[in-house]
Amino acid sequence: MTVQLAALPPEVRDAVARCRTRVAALHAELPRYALVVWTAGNVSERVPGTDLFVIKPSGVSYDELRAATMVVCDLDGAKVDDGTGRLRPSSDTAAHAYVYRHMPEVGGVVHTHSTFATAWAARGEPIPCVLTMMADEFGGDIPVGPFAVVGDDSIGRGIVETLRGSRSPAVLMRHHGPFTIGPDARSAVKAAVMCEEAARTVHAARMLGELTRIPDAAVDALYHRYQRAYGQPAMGGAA
Ligand SMILES: O=C(CO)[C@@H](O)[C@H](O)COP(=O)(O)O
Repeated sequence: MTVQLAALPPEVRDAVARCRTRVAALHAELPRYALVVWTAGNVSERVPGTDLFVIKPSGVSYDELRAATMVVCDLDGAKVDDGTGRLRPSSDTAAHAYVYRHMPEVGGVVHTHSTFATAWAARGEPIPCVLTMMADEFGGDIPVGPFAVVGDDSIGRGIVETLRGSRSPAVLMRHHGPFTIGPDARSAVKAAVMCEEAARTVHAARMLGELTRIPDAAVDALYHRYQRAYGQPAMGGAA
């Protein structure tokens, strides 16, 4: 039976509303950072404390996205009765749902076809960790996942099988493009931005000549520093 959003407890409805607002706003970052053309990208976020997530409606232009049009799905990827009428969720809903079911630590998923990361995906080649910003954000190379056709669990399975053993929050799905994950949607969007920047810069470097990876020990040191000390302490955290 289809879940009725209006029948859920008020605290759940409030959590869904806040998530819808965040996800709608984050979609503006995709064209802002030139990660998409037309509508070729999507963002989702798990609704904390529930078995629901919020995702972009398929094919809707980014400047038309509103919190009220964000589609609410269960963890099987089925749309709930969420008040969006006939709006269908993203083409990649099954992939996002699979990640949420199999990686409980993941709170946000993003998919784009950003040019340079997608070019590396077309070649099926991992982006080598030759930059300190890659060590910071990805903890090593950006891996390649298997070729899989949209529409069932195969893309999601490829994302999980590739990222489960990796520190990277980004995977280049072969012949398709990047998918990124994070503890929330904003972190996954950041990973998508940084993935495209790494893809572009490493491509330019490789045109200039041979590349050498940063030694593993230095990658570990850079990664742990960045993940623990970059930016400002969390609210209420130690200064
Ligand atoms: O890559 C694909 C389809 O293969 C999708 O990512 C679309 O490019 C965006 O689809 P919607 O999220 O608008 O359904």
